[in-house]
Amino acid sequence: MKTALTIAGSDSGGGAGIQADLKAFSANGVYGMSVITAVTAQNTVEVRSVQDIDTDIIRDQIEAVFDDIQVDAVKIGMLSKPETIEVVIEGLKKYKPSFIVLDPVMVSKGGHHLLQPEAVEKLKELLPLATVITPNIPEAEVLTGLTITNLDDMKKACEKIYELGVKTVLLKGGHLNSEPNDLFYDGQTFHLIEGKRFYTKNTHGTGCTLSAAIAANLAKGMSLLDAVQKAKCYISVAIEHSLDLGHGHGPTHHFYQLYKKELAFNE
Ligand SMILES: Nc1ncnc2c1ncn2[C@@H]1O[C@H](COP(=O)(O)OP(=O)(O)OP(=O)(O)O)[C@@H](O)[C@H]1O
Ligand SMILES: Cc1ncc(CO)c(N)n1
Repeated sequence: MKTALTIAGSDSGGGAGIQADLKAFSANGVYGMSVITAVTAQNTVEVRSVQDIDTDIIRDQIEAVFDDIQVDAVKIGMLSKPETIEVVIEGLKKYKPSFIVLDPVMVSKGGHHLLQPEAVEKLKELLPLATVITPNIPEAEVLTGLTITNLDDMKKACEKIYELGVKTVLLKGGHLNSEPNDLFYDGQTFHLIEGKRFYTKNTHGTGCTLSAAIAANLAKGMSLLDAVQKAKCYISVAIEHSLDLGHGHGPTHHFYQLYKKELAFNE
């Protein structure tokens, strides 16, 4: 069986972070493993508190996994602070996994900083190691200093992020008022990854789910563009059937059967 590893934060509410990633890995048919960088006390409404995990045990988790088990793809989510980013960079340089999907998680839907603002410069050092980076609009604005309000702006931001040394960029358009179309850029060609908006408040963990599904697809041997397109299909179904749990933004629904039907319909 193919495998994927998530290096990310834990969400006690189960909708984002490590929990979303492991659910998405399972639903997409790969064996999931985890390196926990931070524990958040979180639900569908808010992040109440965060405890960063000591860098020694982050390093130990990375080494315990890679020393023993084949890792076919890595997904990176919440990294919290510069020291955490540094230890993750060291681990990736040591074990050189074939595929790295970097979700540059910065702020939760409720406005809680999941990455210290002063860690953004350190995060940029991780970019050259990534196969693909998957920023949302606000994250791309932080990385580029640009204001992004339409497709033209998205193109400029992709080019600017590409110049930071990353191999490919998937800029998610979910935060714009238009259809949730994402833009994929490999340094030469733009591909519009089209979506249809579902009018639901239950969008907790959508970014985590998308990036984990991309990692799972890469682990299974898909080409990058195919992995992105199929993951977009997965997240669309997961949002369409998202769950009305809790009092805030409910989670996406990781239900393989629903996704399978949609994929078969599209092919
Ligand atoms: N209401 C929606 N209907 C359909 N697709 C959506 C909707 N909102 C977002 N998407 C899509 O979901 C994916 C995740 O994008 P989004 O911009 O929400 O990520 P994010 O902000 O990083 O999420 P989070 O921080 O909650 O994990 C993208 O492909 C985006 O286009
Ligand atoms: C742990 C964690 N990672 C990522 C996100 C972004 O959705 C979140 N809310 N919580």
